[in-house]
Amino acid sequence: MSLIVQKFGGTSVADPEKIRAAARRAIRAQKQGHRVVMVVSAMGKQTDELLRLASAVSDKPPAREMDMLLSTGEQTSVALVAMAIDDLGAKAVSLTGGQFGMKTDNSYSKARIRSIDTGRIEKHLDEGHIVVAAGFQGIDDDLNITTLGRGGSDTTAVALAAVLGADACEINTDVDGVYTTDPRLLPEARRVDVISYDEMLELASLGAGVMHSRSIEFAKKFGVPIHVRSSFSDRDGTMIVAQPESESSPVSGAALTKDEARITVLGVPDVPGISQTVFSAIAEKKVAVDMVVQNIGVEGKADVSFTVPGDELELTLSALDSIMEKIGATGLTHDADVSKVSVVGLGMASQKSVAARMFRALGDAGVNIHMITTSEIKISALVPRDQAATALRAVHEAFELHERPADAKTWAAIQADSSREADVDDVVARLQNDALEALTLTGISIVEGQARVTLDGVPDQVGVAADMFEEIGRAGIFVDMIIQGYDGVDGSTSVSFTIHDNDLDAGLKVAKSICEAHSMRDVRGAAGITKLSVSGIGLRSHTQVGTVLFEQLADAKINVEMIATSELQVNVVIDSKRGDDAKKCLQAAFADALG
Ligand SMILES: Nc1ncnc2c1ncn2[C@@H]1O[C@H](COP(=O)(O)OP(=O)(O)O)[C@@H](O)[C@H]1O
Ligand SMILES: N[C@@H](CC(=O)OP(=O)(O)O)C(=O)O
Repeated sequence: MSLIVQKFGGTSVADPEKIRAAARRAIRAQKQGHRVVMVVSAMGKQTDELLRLASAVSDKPPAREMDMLLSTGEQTSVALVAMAIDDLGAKAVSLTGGQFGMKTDNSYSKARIRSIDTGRIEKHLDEGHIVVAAGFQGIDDDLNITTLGRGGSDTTAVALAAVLGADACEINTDVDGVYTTDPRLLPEARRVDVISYDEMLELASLGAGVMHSRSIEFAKKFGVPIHVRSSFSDRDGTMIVAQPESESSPVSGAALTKDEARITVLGVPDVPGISQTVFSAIAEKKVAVDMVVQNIGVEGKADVSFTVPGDELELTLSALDSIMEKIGATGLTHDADVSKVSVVGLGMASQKSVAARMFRALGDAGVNIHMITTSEIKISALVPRDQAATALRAVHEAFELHERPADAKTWAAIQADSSREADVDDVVARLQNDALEALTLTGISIVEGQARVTLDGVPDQVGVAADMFEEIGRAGIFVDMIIQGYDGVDGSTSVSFTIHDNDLDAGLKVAKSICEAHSMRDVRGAAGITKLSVSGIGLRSHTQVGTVLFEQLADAKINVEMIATSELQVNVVIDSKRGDDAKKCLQAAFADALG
């Protein structure tokens, strides 16, 4: 008999009528012959309400008590859903995380799942019950209640689907699928039939609130297909699976993180380990750093720019205050009115000039780009916050995201094409692991034969990035990593990009002509650099990957020239002479996670 996990988010159980509708949907699935496990979130905005209550009582609520409090939201909703099912004439049992065997570590408010004991759920299913499981919560070894972090019910649902070997994991929500961008922000967004795990993982971590990024890490690791659909209609929604919808589209989605803040630490001594001190100080405050750009040093000094969530700017500045003198930095600037617009697509890894197309769209819309970071399947640009909506619309239009790609496939077509021979033994082995959410690395690799070109004194003006990368594209040069950050002189920026070693002369020639045309300060190039990549699943949420990587390289006195991070890879550019040393020391440091 098939088993289905149905998750209902807060918006889908916001009032008694919606609770009864969710109950009816589960009963219908049971009547169709499925064993049904529901995963339910707190009603409506209940979690926010509980957070407000806590802050009204205490300025610094203890983390343990906070989780005790927040978990009550889900305890209320599972009981109400089970009552509604009972009232509609079917059998149901509600279970808290602790009751259904959700074991986590003890990091309150962001606990990671260790194991799930399925015995009790299976017993209730065997008795003909619909099991109504509380999302977002678990217990640690000492039976303390923990929560998984905001939006964590998606992770509960996908984890349960994995350990129960469910045939389907439905995410029932207030939108009828995954769109090319948040349809609340852009009505012309298109609902996609299929999206790949990797694309959804990036989009979720870049602001697409429809799914919690950790749930996608889980789905990818255990091969759980997810069906995102509307709680209020029977129409099929979007399948999140291994394959993308289209093989040819460079970009499949766009996302906006509205409230970002940019910080630049100026005049940092360009020696191994200094950025590490900066980021450790911030990590101690539990602030997640994004869009890290370290300019290529001039006269032994570099500028380090990065973004943090807007509401964590003050905390970050206070963390930096304490280390400025120690690291010998000369100053600090920040901008609290910026937003990050990003495009994501598996196809961009193999196509030329995708970045130039994005920059041109922003330039034509009159949007100035302050910072740029790229990785294999995403490009992010930091823009003024008052232009965020214009920026999102411009990139959405430039990549024709409102139109279905000609080669777009439905889930049925993808299934028919692939043999779907899942490696069952492999999945079972991974599920027996006692740390379901543990870090999973898939490899550490180096790409040699790379070169870097850096332009200094790039004016912080509309259209400059587009002009630059279009010209480089016209010269037939394939650009891999691109970073742009502040260079500390007159508010101008510095842009670095990596290309193939063979293209260095041509790249420098184009860069010089761009430099002259735009009155930039300088062009520099370096041959003999290596890209070192650590690949895995969910590397941004496992923040220790970045920390360990930088610590190891600093200890080995290897200087990091460029950094690019994504959910799938942490990439650094280093001197080729140290490539093998770097690979070896990281292989040793990550031996456990590499399995
Ligand atoms: N790319 C996207 N596709 C669909 N919805 C998105 C996307 N990005 C953001 N969203 C937003 O996510 C919302 C659903 O998430 P959420 O409100 O957390 O639902 P739930 O309460 O069911 O967990 C949608 O209403 C939509 O505005
Ligand atoms: N109630 C929790 C967990 C959750 O996942 O909620 P939702 O499914 O409504 O996003 C929260 O608000 O964070």
